[in-house]
Amino acid sequence: SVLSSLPSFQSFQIVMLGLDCAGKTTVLYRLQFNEFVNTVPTKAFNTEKIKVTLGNSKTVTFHFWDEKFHTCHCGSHIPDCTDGVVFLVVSVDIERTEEAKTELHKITRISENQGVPVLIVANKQDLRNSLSPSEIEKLLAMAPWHLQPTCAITGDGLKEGLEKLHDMIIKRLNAKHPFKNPCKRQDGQQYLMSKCFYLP
Ligand SMILES: Nc1nc2c(ncn2[C@@H]2O[C@H](COP(=O)(O)OP(=O)(O)OP(=O)(O)O)[C@@H](O)[C@H]2O)c(=O)[nH]1
Ligand SMILES: [Mg+2]
Repeated sequence: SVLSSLPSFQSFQIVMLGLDCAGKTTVLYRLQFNEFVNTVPTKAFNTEKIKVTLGNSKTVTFHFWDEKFHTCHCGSHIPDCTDGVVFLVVSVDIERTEEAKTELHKITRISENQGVPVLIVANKQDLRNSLSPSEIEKLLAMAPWHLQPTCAITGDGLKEGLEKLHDMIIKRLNAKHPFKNPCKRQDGQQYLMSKCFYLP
């Protein structure tokens, strides 16, 4: 159909956050190259536009921003044109879970204010002593948000997580009138056009 030829218009700005060593850059390059890429700690940020085919064979472009984690960043603000946030935690890092929880709660408070959906990713599920998703959910006390278990090395769980985030983004955009809330992003024209065609 005409509509099914349009998904290439759909592009979403995704900010990836999480403590250092959570696996943000590994996720980014796993998605981009469909293979494991060995990373070094990020100095400033990485950004990539990546086409992802979701479960219903719809191809969606995610423009990821993988930023060096700054505590101050989380206390302030998520860029206005952010469509979704991916927050990574390490599934084994009990000592750092408290720190991750504090940052995650700051982020979700801000994102709730801005109405931006958050996907929580429990990464490194391949490690022998990793906690189960429900144990991590309990530790993080993040009831309303979806928690996705993943392994960025193999890519397990990443597509499922993005599918869930995509659903949340579409729900939010469809709740808004596209022309009442124009977005001031650089590709604003395309964004407004794409908003007319968001499918449930
Ligand atoms: N076992 C295992 N290791 C992982 C996984 N994901 C990432 N790693 C490893 O964790 C280390 C840190 O990964 P990065 O992707 O660089 O982490 P980051 O969140 O980008 O870290 P910063 O750039 O410092 O903020 C690397 O050695 C990765 O290979 C995973 O799912 N399982
Ligand atoms: Mg990194």
